[in-house]
Amino acid sequence: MSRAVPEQKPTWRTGTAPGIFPLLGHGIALYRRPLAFLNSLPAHGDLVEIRLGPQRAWMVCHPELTHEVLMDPHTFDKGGPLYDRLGKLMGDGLVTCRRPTHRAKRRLLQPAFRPSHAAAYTDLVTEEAESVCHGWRTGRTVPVTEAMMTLTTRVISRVLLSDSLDDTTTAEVRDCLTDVVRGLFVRTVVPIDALFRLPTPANRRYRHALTRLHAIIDTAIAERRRGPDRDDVLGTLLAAARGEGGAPPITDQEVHDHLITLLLTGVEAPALCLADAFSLLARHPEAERRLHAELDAVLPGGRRPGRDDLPHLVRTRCVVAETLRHSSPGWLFTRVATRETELAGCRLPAGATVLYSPYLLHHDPASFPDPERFDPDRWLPGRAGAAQRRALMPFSAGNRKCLGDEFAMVEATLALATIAGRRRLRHVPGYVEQPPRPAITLGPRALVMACEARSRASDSRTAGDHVVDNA
Ligand code: HEM
Repeated sequence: MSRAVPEQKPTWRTGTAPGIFPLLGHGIALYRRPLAFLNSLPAHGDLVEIRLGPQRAWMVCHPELTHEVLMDPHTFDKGGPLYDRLGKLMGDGLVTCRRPTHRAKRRLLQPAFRPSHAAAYTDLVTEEAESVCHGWRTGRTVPVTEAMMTLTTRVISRVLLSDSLDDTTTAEVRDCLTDVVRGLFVRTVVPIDALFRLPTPANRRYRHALTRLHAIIDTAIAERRRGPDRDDVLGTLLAAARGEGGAPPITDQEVHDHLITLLLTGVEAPALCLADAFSLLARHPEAERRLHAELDAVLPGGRRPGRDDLPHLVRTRCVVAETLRHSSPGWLFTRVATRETELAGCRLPAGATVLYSPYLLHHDPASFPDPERFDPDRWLPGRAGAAQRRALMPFSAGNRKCLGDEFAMVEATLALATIAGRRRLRHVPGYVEQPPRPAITLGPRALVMACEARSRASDSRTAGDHVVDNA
């Protein structure tokens, strides 16, 4: 039986996760087998106490309770040592800022990523998607994750900075982002600064990558100030720095922090989502065949998708939605109680860490029957119930919901349609799915696949494969 939206306040179950190690708490389980650990928690309650090192923390394991936390930013804000550390690396941008300054920052950036605006990026995304798969040859292997990182880096840098970065600098940004995102996770979960001052190759790589990213952004800002205005996110930020638009001017540091935050958030998650989609499709031939049938019907002859095609790429969007459910790149997030409060009947002290995990919510059989099964049809129009739609939270919810949610959906749908319309990717012989290595995001970090010619689905199409309904 799947879960329904409760009509009245439910009686919450609370508990404590077993297996607390002295000093390390559940840190080892979370690091060594993060997904199995998360999947084990709902059995212990809707709100489950865990230990992060010696500290108590509470994991919300029910979608409605998660909404309760996310819809109350006065009580559950970003904050605590984790965000203090992230703030040192990313500045005071949209991800790390606290509630009092959040609204103004969000209002400034929102227009560029508004759902009605997302389709305006169609040509940009399809051009870049075509360009990354252009050189793929049948029978050769393709570094899929790297190619998707190239694609999403080029897309976000054009959205933020138009054509300010040349190809070499864009590739450098991609490589720096990979090193920084990898290093960010350990720096936020292991609070021992001395470790990261050691001259190890990993520390040197991280420091170099962060320094280069900051320098590339500073150069782009300085060059724009010397040249003409452009209608992009940097243009919006510089207008805000000049005090245009009525709000108090933002500082140069804020311009910089916004750009680095958007680069750090806008590249890896959509790239991992796309890499995961190709990996999952290769393991689920029926889902792949139906996707191809839609692409051949909507985009005959491998035509490049345009803005008007988006409403007809129903199954393609379902593949993206199901990939985000099955293999959500954003897997674990925290909030801090700003005051003593009650959650699920438990008293939480001021400063308490509350965690939520899209991965956990998406793999709870109470919300999604047979959760390990990759089944894009779950998201066909009219199929999913209200409770399932509420439990699907790859982009979070509430005022800190992903700024780029619709942009990322459009980007991934168009990129998938463009690439899968031209090429078919298969796992190489001997491929074994690797257990995920925890980082800020989860996903296949070094996926390599084999490229095959794409047979037209019209050869084997069965009635009903192409969904006309675009509700
Ligand atoms: C598949 C792709 C993506 C996924 C799964 C994803 C997921 C998320 C999640 C779960 C959050 C909330 C984090 C929290 O609760 O602490 C978030 C926030 C955010 N995301 Fe994304 N994201 C994606 C793509 C993007 C893109 C393309 C951008 C670039 C515009 C972006 C920019 C942001 C920003 C700026 C925030 C902070 C929003 C705020 O606090 O107001 N994301 N994202």
